[in-house]
Amino acid sequence: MATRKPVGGKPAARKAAAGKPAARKPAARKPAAAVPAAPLVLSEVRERIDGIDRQIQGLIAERARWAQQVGKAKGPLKAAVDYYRPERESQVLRQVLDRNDGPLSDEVLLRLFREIMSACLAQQEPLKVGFLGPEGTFSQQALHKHFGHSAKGLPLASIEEVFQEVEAGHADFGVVPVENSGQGTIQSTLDMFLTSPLKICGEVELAVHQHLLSRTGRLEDIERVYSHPMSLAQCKAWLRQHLPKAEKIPVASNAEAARRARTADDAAAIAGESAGHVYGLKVVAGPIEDRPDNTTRFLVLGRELFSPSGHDRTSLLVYVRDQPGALYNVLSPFARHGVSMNRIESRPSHTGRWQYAFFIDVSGHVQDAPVARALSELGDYAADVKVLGSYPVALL
Ligand SMILES: O=C(O)C(=O)C[C@]1(C(=O)O)C=C[C@@H](O)C=C1
Repeated sequence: MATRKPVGGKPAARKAAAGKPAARKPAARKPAAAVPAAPLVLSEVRERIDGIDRQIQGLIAERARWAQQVGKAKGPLKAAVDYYRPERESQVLRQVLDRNDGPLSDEVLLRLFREIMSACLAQQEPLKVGFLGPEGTFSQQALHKHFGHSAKGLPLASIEEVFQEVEAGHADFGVVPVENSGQGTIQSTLDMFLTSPLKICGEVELAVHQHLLSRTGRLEDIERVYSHPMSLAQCKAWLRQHLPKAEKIPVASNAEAARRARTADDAAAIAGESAGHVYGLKVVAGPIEDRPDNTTRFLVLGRELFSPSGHDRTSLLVYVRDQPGALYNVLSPFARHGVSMNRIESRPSHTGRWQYAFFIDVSGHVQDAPVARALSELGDYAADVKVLGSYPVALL
């Protein structure tokens, strides 16, 4: 059983939540005045662009030097991971979005500033981030969305291995899928938290667009379709309509599917377009997911809790006592302290037969007073409470 309520995802809601008007700022505030109304000759326009590029480059270099100063101000730290501050990154990016008056979209600006911060941080040493490999998976796309391309991605064979490598300190962080908007929770990911000491220190939401990829690029050649079971399920209606007779073969990841599709003309993979580039496959059709708003949520795993960003979510693992009203007692402290619950999911707790643990997501950080008060009351009712993490709510 799982229910989920998104918080602060939409730009309008985000701005309203930050106490700012949801509407865009008036046109008079736009830097449009700098662009002349009458068309200029091409060479003049390019001259302007060259001048702006010089300024941008100078400012990026200056920012990088200040980021080095921030690094020094943090004192002599051992590794790149010690310089990383997800809460600060989230604040920087929220300011970028709040300032955006166009013409570039929020997504584009977010990507550009994410890359600038990623490069600034990598001046110390690039972060090492484990992900469900091989190259070309949606997990790798989520990694790039969250950490930028200056982080060093470590492709790993399974979700378990991502946990292991972060626990062992071979990776600074890990990125694992946890739920899909249409297919629900990836229970094997949640179950890892029953025994893992790792903390959740971020979340990423990724729009997932599936493509049918093959060596020849021709639909009529295809007799077998490889993909991760989740991706096969996301494209069920499309496959029923276009490839009703083809064999559907579940494999460990979409990129693994692409790797197999490379070996025969009658095989195809369902995967992201980037997997097609990595494995040299042609796009037969796409996007082919049944729901156009298909989105996967990923968790960022680390070894420590970070400070509040001001727009956070807390994930808890709560073991209830086997007694009447137990779940009611566990949930009521959140209601009493005005903490909204975004998600609740029960899983066998592995502590005894018919014993359940509840994965609960609430708005706010454990250091925020209402969450801290609710947690201290919760301790009186629950058999055990584990804080899995308090982390910035995903941006876009
Ligand atoms: O503000 C900091 O703490 C920095 O280290 C600077 C900076 C940035 O480039 O803005 C870089 C890396 C951190 O993860 C957060 C922010």
